[in-house]
Amino acid sequence: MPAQPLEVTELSSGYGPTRVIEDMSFSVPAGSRLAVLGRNGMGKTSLLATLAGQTRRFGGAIRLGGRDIAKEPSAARALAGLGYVPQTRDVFPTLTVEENLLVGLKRRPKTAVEEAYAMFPRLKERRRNLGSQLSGGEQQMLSTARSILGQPSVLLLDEPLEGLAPVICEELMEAFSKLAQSGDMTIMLVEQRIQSALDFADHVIVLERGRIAWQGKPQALAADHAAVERLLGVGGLH
Ligand SMILES: Nc1ncnc2c1ncn2[C@@H]1O[C@H](COP(=O)(O)OP(=O)(O)OP(=O)(O)O)[C@@H](O)[C@H]1O
Repeated sequence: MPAQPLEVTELSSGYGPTRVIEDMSFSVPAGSRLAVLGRNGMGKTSLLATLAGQTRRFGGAIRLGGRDIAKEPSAARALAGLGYVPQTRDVFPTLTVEENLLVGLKRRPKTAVEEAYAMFPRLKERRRNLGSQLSGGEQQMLSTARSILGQPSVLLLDEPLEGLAPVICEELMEAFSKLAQSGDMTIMLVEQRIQSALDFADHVIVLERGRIAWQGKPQALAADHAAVERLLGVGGLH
């Protein structure tokens, strides 16, 4: 499936009676890279979870390739081309690396697993290890690779760099950049490592209490010291 655009219109969602995402509208053109930034608790994870169909939606549309999937359950959204790699790294601990990858293949032939190994050679070395035996970085690679094997047209990545050593972060960001450059995927990245996210993205939204407080090009955000300090709580970016 080629990359598809994602268009979000007046989206509101939350948990039980509580609204967490408020009236959000933005669009991500096919093949582009959107970074979602914001301080802790501002709604970044909830936004991705809402797109994936895992929160309570109060209103609004989510168009994937022009089709509104907002009322569809998670599984139908995945079939429509939405890939979601949650912050929790949903690796099956009692399955081997290879078995975890096979789960992601959907109806593709088993040989497609090699694509995951080409992207993350470390997974090939560990292919007979159990999910529970992997390091944090390897689990992140596995979780990401499994999603990618399903050939999503839009990929949602929630804090993939969390807790990882700088060298692994670089490896992962390089893999994401390659995916984005292939033109096969539209990517939405939630990340606390602001500089990595800005280096990767071609557009940025910054959330504040469930709303979009700033949006624009990464270079413009880096130059807007007041916004960076107010919305991200850091003194400055290089
Ligand atoms: N399952 C849940 N049930 C109820 N409230 C929740 C749930 N998950 C998150 N929230 C609330 O929603 C708000 C947004 O949280 P969310 O995790 O989306 O923020 P975030 O920007 O991803 O934060 P972080 O950077 O800390 O991961 C917070 O007030 C949080 O307490």
